[in-house]
Amino acid sequence: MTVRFTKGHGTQNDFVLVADTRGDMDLTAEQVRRLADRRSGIGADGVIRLAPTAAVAQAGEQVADDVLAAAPEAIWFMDYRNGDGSPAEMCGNGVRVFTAFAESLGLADLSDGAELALGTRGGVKRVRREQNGWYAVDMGPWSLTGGDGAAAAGADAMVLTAGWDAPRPALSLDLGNPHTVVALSDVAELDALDLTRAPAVEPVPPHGTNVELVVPLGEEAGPEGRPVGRIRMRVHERGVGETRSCGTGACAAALAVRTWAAHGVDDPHGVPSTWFVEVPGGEVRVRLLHGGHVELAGPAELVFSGEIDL
Ligand SMILES: N[C@@H](CCC[C@H](N)C(=O)O)C(=O)O
Repeated sequence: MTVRFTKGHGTQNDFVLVADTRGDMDLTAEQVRRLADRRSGIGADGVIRLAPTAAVAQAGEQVADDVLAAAPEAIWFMDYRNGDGSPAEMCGNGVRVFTAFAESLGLADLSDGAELALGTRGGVKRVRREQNGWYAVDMGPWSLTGGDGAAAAGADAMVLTAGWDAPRPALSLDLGNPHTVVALSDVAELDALDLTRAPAVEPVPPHGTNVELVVPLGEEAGPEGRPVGRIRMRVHERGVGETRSCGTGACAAALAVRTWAAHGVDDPHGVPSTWFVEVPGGEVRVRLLHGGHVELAGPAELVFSGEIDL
């Protein structure tokens, strides 16, 4: 089977994108691994198939039915697979790159402030383009997996990574996909971390987890004098390994740091609702929206296209 692909990335979280506009391409886990292989394939953290939401529903994915019931305009679906072939519910950087890909194919038009609604296994996502060319995604609702009790305690899990003497407390969050966030106190320690192996998480998350290691860098004055937070993050992604960025991970990291910062503060309004997240591959912005939603904004680049024989 010859497959036409485009390579793209969002802050160097890189993807192979395949347009399956008829919805009849059955990409196996083995084929995904071949596409993503950095030595014998194209090389990527993940593979994104763009397919009609109706075709994904017809193939038996109930979530695609739910997407169409909630948003009939979400006619395109992001079928996201990690580099190891496993499907994931959501990919924040992937949604932005998917949108740039859909525009390049003439399947979406975000000019004049129009937005694209697309289906994902994590539900409907809405994307608009900002004046600086960044894409802003309404990522929908998020939650602390351990509930308010975890927020009050500041942790609901323990993480042990290479080089540490003892496990450290962490907060688990659900961004459609699972995340576990650990705070470190300085950038030198973050830079020196060995993430070649997955950190161990206790209790073991039933569906695995992405692990974010984060250092709060302080606050700056933002628009209208509101504080804007800044953090730096490295991530070990479920189904991939260390990546140079993770959009859902950036949201989880910002939301965890915000939860810790708001704890025990008399006026939580003084705690930033907007955060810049520095990752090895660049920078993204995370913002709390009304209604318990979170927004992710950042760049998306398409790099080259070609054909590969699978
Ligand atoms: N890089 C993505 C997340 C991709 C999925 C993740 N590895 C998982 O298995 O949940 C992002 O930008 O959010």
